[in-house]
Amino acid sequence: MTDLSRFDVTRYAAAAQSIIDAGRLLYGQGWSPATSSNYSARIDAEHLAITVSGRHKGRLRQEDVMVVDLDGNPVQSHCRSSAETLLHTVVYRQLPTVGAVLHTHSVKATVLSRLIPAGQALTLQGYELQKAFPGYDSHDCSLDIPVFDNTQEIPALAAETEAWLARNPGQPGYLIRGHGLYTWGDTMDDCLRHVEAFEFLLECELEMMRVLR
Ligand SMILES: CSC[C@@H](O)[C@@H](O)C(=O)COP(=O)(O)O
Ligand SMILES: [Zn+2]
Repeated sequence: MTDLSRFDVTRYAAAAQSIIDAGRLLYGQGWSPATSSNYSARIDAEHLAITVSGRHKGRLRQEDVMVVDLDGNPVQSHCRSSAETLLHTVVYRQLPTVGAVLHTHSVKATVLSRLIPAGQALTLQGYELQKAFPGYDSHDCSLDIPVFDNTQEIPALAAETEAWLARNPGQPGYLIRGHGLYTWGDTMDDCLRHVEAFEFLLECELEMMRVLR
């Protein structure tokens, strides 16, 4: 357990509250069922608040949100942070303006990610709502959302996503096959908007597949 660094307790409390509120909203939408999903919010340049592993995301309390450093080491906590902590820390390390990362397990993200052939991305194009993502200012923009194969080897997946992010720093998120969505934003509100936009766009894609089948 790292206890070398100090963080501002007031900033931790604000970050934890934003995570608690996000969990209530995302669970309420059915996008974080059972104990799935994990959420984080930046405290400062070296620390983030992140959900403790295995907690119910619709009923989070402050003790369900702990602090880790940007290598994923716990800071002043004996709890185990999310099993997927490294998938969060790579985003904060690669993108210094990011203030929040959300991982959800919706039915649409789970099903659609299984329908995309291996090695292919989900290409979003022609949707007005793509403009919910920063840098995408027209429905004509093409947004390639990668689908990484699911694995229980999180360090390997973290390395894969880190390499992809280094090549694609403007991308708003990615899917993990049969698993769910990761997305991020400069603030928790931005990040929640991205989850909502993804859910809408994934539903459109599934509907298009149904109609065109
Ligand atoms: C309840 S199964 C889902 C987990 O395996 C995992 O994918 C997940 O999203 C939550 O893991 P957690 O360790 O609670 O952050
Ligand atoms: Zn998960």
